[in-house]
Amino acid sequence: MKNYSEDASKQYHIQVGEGEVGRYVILPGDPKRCKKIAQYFDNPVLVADNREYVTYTGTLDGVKVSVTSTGIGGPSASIAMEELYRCGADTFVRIGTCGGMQTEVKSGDVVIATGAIRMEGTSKEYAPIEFPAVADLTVINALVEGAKKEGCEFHTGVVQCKDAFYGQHEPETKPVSYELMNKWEAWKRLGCLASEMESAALFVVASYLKVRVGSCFLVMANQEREKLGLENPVVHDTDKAIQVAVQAIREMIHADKENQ
Ligand SMILES: O=P(O)(O)O[C@H]1O[C@H](CO)[C@@H](O)[C@H]1O
Ligand SMILES: O=c1cc[nH]c(=O)[nH]1
Repeated sequence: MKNYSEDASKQYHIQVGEGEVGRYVILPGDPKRCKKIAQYFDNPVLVADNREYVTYTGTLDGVKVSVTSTGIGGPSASIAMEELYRCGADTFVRIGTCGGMQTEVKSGDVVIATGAIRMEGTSKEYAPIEFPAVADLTVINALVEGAKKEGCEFHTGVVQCKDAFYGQHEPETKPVSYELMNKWEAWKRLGCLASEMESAALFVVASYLKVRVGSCFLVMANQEREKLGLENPVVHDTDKAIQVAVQAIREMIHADKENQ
């Protein structure tokens, strides 16, 4: 494929070259979360900082690992995954924020996605809509193990992905409110745990690339609890979810060594 990068040894958007990332990569949405995550690595080095893509590489238990931000939404997340794959990555853990949908999914809890509803555009350019967006079982299990070790309140299940943040939060103001509100009600009745924006695209792109991916999220708040007048503080501290993601990477490093 043609490389649009001025420096042909680097991927166009992430500005990372082959071998500059580990096979294990943590994927936050927010570029500012990268430094925080890199602090859990040994000897972290800033590899690149281009557009929404910030990359650090270091080691965990002696194995090369990286963190690259994806920015918001499926389009930029799919670019990050494709380009990181070309640099040598094959195992991805997204760590993000989400909004709870079931009343038991409370602010401060962690959600681990087993699958994602494809109410976004990017995944449709990779696979017909009948194809499910599912996380890799090894990554899911590592995240569950990580959440148990970190002692956090966590939930596993389906999350919903969309492209419009304000379509989730103010659906009644949108010209297509009839569709947004009716679908949201269906997702709720189907037990969907939370809403975020990148997992569906990442899960489908990972199926296409034949790489492993999973996601975990901090629940920032829950609009359904708000509607019912239940306690619903807004929390911003992503540390616990980051620790779950880092621990999951460690679990996979050890399991992969044993399985070699
Ligand atoms: O906190 P991050 O990882 O960005 O994830 C969530 O936050 C953003 C919306 O505020 C979207 O990217 C959504 O998926
Ligand atoms: O409610 C929320 C919180 C974070 N990210 C989302 O997409 N929705």
